[in-house]
Amino acid sequence: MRISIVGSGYVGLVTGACLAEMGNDVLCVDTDASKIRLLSAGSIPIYEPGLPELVERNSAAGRLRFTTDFASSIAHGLIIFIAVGTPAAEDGSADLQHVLAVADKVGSLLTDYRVIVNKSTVPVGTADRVQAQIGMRLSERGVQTRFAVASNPEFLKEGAAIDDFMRPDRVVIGSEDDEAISLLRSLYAPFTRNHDRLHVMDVRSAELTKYAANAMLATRISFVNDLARLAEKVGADIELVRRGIGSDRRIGTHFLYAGAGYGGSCFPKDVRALVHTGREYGIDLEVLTAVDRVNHRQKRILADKVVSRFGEQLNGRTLAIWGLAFKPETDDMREAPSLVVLEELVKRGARVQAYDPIAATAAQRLVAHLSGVNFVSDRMRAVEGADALLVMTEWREFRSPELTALKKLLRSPIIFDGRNLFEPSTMAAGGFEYYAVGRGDTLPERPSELVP
Ligand SMILES: NC(=O)C1=CN([C@@H]2O[C@H](COP(=O)(O)OP(=O)(O)OC[C@H]3O[C@@H](n4cnc5c(N)ncnc54)[C@H](O)[C@@H]3O)[C@@H](O)[C@H]2O)C=CC1
Ligand SMILES: O=C(O)[C@H]1O[C@H](OP(=O)(O)OP(=O)(O)OC[C@H]2O[C@@H](n3ccc(=O)[nH]c3=O)[C@H](O)[C@@H]2O)[C@H](O)[C@@H](O)[C@@H]1O
Repeated sequence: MRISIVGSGYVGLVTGACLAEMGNDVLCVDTDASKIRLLSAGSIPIYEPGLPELVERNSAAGRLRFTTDFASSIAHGLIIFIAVGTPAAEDGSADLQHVLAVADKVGSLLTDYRVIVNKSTVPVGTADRVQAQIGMRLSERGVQTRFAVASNPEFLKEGAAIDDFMRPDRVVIGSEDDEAISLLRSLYAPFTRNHDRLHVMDVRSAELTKYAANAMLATRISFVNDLARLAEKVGADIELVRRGIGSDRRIGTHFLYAGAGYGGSCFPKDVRALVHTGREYGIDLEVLTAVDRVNHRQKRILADKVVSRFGEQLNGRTLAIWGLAFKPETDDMREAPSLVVLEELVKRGARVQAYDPIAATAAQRLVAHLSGVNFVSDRMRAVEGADALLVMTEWREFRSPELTALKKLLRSPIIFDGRNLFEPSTMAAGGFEYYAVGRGDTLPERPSELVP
């Protein structure tokens, strides 16, 4: 099938590459000319495991092409996906300017039947607005053609995006147009051979399903982070509690990891956008308001622990940070908890030695205004002469540290772990002071190793 994808970011590019892999003829369009130049030259502007191979293979086969020419992309695809950004506006609502700009262009160029499918995360009612915008432009031009607007929210996770797209838990299609539903069913058939995985519903339910999924996942994280605070106070271990409740099949083990708060381009903005939609309709979404508030506080947790250990003033202290990306296997720094911690440490006078295997360049741009942050290219160089190590992202290479080498390089053997990667008893035996999330403080087995 001929497919056009508008927006070649994380979602558009993965969607385009995966659809091309299944034999479709895909044309991706983006307003960012430098991005399109890179992609056309075979480079991938983002870090996403498996994506370069997929793009290379399908580009070589001629099934995946890139352009800045909007008119040719409208002419090309029988199905036109919208996958542009919907960032948070000042008031927390989703900023729909890019989505509506695409609708406007589609309406200015459409000549015959097309299915316009919105994949961006958008508030309930957006498909109606897209439909109206296209209709208005068509009537201004005096063009009479049928078209359908459908919703097909995306549920992929960064870092596992190809697998999520290729083997989705479900595909949601929101449409009341039989032809559009039938086209989308056949497009997704290779991905959902078990058709129970394809949920066809009305457009508004599909739009809300996307927010509901992200809100539910974010709720689990804030719930466990809130309990982690209590666990510390009452002398319980949140890791044991997590396993204890996760083994109940009604609860499950996924997305219950306590940590330094959730970041990324979606949970924070989507929770706030849903709360905003609630307000527009006079509904106070109290649980989600609290989810956002808890996460806000949680992002500071490691900085707070550093302050209670070393005091308010961190002048003369050097702190090492392992991991800057909002999660492993991505270069995405959007709303990363590490940004909050960096800001707080530098404000208090600390020097920081930061390491991330992939996201350092993106991070460097975002903290260029902070003085005293030194990015290093090796995790062991980051800890050299540092007063403590802070773990912000659970990259695999951090999981089995050489404790003896670490202890030698650190000025004092102190670890603040924002992802609960290590066993407190191992840390104590290794002579470390170890501060995790929701696990109580762990002191070295030999008291003489306590650092003033
Ligand atoms: N990043 C993720 O993991 C997921 C994101 N989403 C949603 O998908 C949407 C896109 O997100 P990302 O791919 O992360 O965004 P992104 O920011 O990585 O990419 C968006 C792309 O759209 C392009 N663009 C903007 N206006 C355009 C226009 N008028 N015409 C053509 N191209 C235009 C931008 O230049 C950019 O390349 C958002 O609504 C997001 O909430 C949904 C699921 C997962
Ligand atoms: O709409 C979106 O953009 C996407 O948002 C999330 O995907 P993503 O943001 O890529 O990453 P996640 O793996 O969900 O992690 C989000 C944040 O939650 C944190 N997290 C996750 C799980 C957990 O148990 N604890 C926890 O703190 C992670 O560290 C990370 O900061 C959802 O998982 C996807 O289904 C959705 O499509």
